[in-house]
Amino acid sequence: MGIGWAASNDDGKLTETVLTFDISSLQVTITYAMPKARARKRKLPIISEAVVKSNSTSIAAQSCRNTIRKYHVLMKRRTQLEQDPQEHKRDLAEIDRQITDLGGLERYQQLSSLGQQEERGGGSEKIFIKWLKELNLHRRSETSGKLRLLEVGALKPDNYQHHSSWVEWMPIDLRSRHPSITEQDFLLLDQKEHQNKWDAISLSLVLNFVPMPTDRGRMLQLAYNFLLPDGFLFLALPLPCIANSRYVTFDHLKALMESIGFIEIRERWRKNGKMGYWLYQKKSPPPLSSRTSQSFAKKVVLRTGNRNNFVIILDPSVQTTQSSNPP
Ligand SMILES: C[S@@+](CC[C@H](N)C(=O)[O-])C[C@H]1O[C@@H](n2cnc3c(N)ncnc32)[C@H](O)[C@@H]1O
Repeated sequence: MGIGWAASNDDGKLTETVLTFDISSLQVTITYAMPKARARKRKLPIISEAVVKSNSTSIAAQSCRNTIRKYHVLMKRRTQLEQDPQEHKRDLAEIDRQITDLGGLERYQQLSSLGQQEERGGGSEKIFIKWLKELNLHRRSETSGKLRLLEVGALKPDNYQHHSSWVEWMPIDLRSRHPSITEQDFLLLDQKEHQNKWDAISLSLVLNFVPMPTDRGRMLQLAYNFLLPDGFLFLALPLPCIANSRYVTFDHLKALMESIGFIEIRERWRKNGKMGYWLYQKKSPPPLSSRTSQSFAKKVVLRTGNRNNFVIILDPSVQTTQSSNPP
């Protein structure tokens, strides 16, 4: 499975596609027929069964990526049209029809869960857990209790089951695939109830799913408010979102997160890789004056050329705070 990710312009038209896939997982075997000593026939490759199998795997993987990509584009367009639903009634109905034809969120989740298994040798929670262990969080004192983790965008209910002796997690998703997964939009969580509640929050392949750049920013700002002081935010994104965006670079992401109050403590990606992973810790937000001077509330072109349009825009109306009183 690969990661399909699409960028579109402000009208929702597809401008470019980032498709990363792992051909190393396809075992391509080409068997040549050994020519008989006397026969002077041309050597013709005999395509083995493995090749046929790998070709069909590759076609299936390509189709998965295309569906995920189309879904992202349609969702972005839908969110734009929803700004004025009366005006765009017919377009919205058409977009909804196309989303249904694709199989809706259910199909998207099925394809994503295949990705979780195959793409990364398991879910990204392995990396998150490894980092938490490096920070000795599995050896918390008895008085601190288990680490309280909010898993956003959970395709499976049991991602943290192996670590249940020290992790107590709540999986949520826009669409629940299991009774133990709470069907809940993270952006609509009760702010008072969740203020300073969680030791850790996971946003693995969720931020890139969110169609509107300001909602992506709000997601990070709310995650900050929902964490306890010194709490941890795990972020996983398709690498091109950061490595090849017109509006985001690695330094920009770091500075944007710092402007919220997050300090980057771990980072993992490799050149030409598919995924990027980051671990942040909640610290005091910088003074308001420095936050406004370094504005992340608008789109700024940072690189030109053949890039994608992934962008995160902070919402100035969301106040980030470390205190237990809601802003
Ligand atoms: C690509 S899947 C990622 C699943 C998994 N976390 C992983 O790393 O493979 C994205 C999931 O995030 C969910 N999601 C997106 N926005 C969300 C939101 N605002 N609140 C809760 N779940 C959300 C989607 O419904 C989808 O199931």
